[in-house]
Amino acid sequence: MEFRFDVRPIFTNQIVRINSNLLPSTFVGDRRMAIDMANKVSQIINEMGEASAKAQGLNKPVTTSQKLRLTDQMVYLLGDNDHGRHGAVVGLLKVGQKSLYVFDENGETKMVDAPCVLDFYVHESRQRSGLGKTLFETMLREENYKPEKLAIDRPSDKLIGFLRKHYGLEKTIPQMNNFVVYEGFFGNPSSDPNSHDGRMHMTAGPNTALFGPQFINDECKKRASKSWEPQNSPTTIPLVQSSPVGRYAAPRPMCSMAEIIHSSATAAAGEPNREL
Ligand SMILES: CC(=O)SCCNC(=O)CCNC(=O)[C@H](O)C(C)(C)COP(=O)(O)OP(=O)(O)OC[C@H]1O[C@@H](n2cnc3c(N)ncnc32)[C@H](O)[C@@H]1OP(=O)(O)O
Repeated sequence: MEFRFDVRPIFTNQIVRINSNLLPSTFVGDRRMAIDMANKVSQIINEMGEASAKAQGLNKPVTTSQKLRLTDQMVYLLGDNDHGRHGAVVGLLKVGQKSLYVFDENGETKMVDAPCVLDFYVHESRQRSGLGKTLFETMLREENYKPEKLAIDRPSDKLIGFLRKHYGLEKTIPQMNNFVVYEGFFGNPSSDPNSHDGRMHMTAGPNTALFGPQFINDECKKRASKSWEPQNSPTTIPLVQSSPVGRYAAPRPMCSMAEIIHSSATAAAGEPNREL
């Protein structure tokens, strides 16, 4: 894509990384130069964002300079300084961290802070010539991301093919949202005993509605701290059980009316131990 102005000063490297200040991370210059450069980068991002949306059949762009200003996301731009008199911009890739609720391989809900691929576009005249791979590889290196750890926001068929071809990503873990995650997304759980691993106890019951989901590890820790309680005691019923049929099979909280009607001793047999 060509612009009225010369894009070559922006592309001191073939690929430049832009953050919310709309300046390439390699930028050196005074205030006036910074304002001029940010204006040009802003136009590039807006036009490339428009082109990307059009290529994906979206009503409005996912990437605009205005949105980038308000986030800590990163845009990678790929330039071609040998094109014409002013050079050209041929690719855009936007990534960033997002907090997502995702299902793991067992259908358990997890809250994760995941690196996400949010927008990706190579100009039509340059697709399928390896430029997308060059752009993606640079992003992985700069951000220190692993392909299988990325969540992909509504990938197009072309991007699905791209990820399969270059990174062998094929098997997805079904999700309820627009994000696609691949096998390998959930690596080894954290070895830090104080950190929760993101697994949530979510049910349709009132406890979740009132207090929100709870981290499973937090419950496990609470139980572990009751050292006087034998771990294999028949009355020790785990608050959270991993169930073969997923989160809907999680134990429901005891109804207080049921507690009044029935003695608490008998109720405990089939319900979670809420004393914990
Ligand atoms: C989260 C999101 O951003 S989803 C939206 C992704 N973006 C789009 O769909 C916009 C239109 N597509 C594009 O801009 C580009 O095709 C990209 C960014 C997906 C890939 O960039 P490219 O420069 O074409 O990638 P690169 O040349 O490195 O790799 C080519 C591979 O990508 C896939 N691919 C690229 N173009 C196509 C296409 N037209 N049809 C099918 N697969 C394609 C194929 O796997 C291809 O390998 P192949 O040619 O051996 O079949």
